[in-house]
Amino acid sequence: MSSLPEPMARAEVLVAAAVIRDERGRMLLARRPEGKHLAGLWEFPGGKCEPGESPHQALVRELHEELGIEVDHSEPLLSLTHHYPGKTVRLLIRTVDAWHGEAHGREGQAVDWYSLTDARRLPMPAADRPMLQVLDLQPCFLRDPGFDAFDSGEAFLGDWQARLDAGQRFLELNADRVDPALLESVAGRCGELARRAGARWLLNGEPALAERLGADGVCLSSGVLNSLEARPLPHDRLVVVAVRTAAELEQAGEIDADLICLPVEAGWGDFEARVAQSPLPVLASECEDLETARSHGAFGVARVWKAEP
Ligand SMILES: Nc1nc2c([nH]c(=O)n2[C@@H]2O[C@H](COP(=O)(O)OP(=O)(O)OP(=O)(O)O)[C@@H](O)[C@H]2O)c(=O)[nH]1
Ligand SMILES: [Mg+2]
Repeated sequence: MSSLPEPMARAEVLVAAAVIRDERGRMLLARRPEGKHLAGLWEFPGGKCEPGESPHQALVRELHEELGIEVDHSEPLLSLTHHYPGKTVRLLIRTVDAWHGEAHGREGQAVDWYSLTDARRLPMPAADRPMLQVLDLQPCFLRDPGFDAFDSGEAFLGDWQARLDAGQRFLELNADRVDPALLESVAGRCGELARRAGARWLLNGEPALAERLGADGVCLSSGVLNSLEARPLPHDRLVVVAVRTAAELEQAGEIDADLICLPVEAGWGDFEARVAQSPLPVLASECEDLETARSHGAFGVARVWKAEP
């Protein structure tokens, strides 16, 4: 059952913005003109949805007005809600994967193409930072059912490799109920296999242990989350938090986490309303349907993998 309150009655600006990539994977960013909110910062092009406009329609209009390009197709990528002093912005980020025309700053603003690495060094609106953390992640996070689902460490490693062979690039290793010595040896080899495949793996456990085992980040339960006052790992690692309540969503934002796992407990309508309160991109837990999850505001999906017999 949902323990989230109704969305806050505060005025919220609905903004559609675009991730547009060139053939090298660089993203088109624009510098906000003088005199506007957050002037001088680099942003994803877009703007406010007008009454009655869908996010796609708003993007078509905004990118024509701001960049002189015609959008032929866009689809949802992620959404998040950021509270600026005196202003709440709900960002609906869409991937624009078909467009024509020559992009240029029609309002006199600078526009340029940036790799994700370079974009992370640019001054950008605070709302955009969590987004930059996740844009290079595979949007399907595979969570570990726990060692007790496997006969041995070797059986677990065999399954881990099979997932990598199948193209999985974002995985979790669960430290729960695992003998520390076994965990140490298995985690070392999991990390090695993941590195070779170019995959990222997180430890579900204590942040300090994740760091010591060389994980690419940590996945926190709400119990660990509640004991934290600040982000437990530097920004070159990932901090994913599994939450259920509105208070936990807020706490995840306060410790400056990167990504939320949120269950689809009471249908997609309820899920979407919860995502609308999230300051961070969200993964729909226990879900395999990426397209549906994205159409309800999620960035991706997370599910527990089933041990091969
Ligand atoms: N387009 C865009 N807006 C963003 C981003 N991040 C972010 O916080 N915002 C905020 O979302 C709001 C978007 O409004 P906007 O100024 O682009 O709206 P607009 O194009 O319709 O301009 P206008 O109101 O002058 O007509 C601003 O408050 C802006 O600061 C982003 O990456 N792209
Ligand atoms: Mg704009």
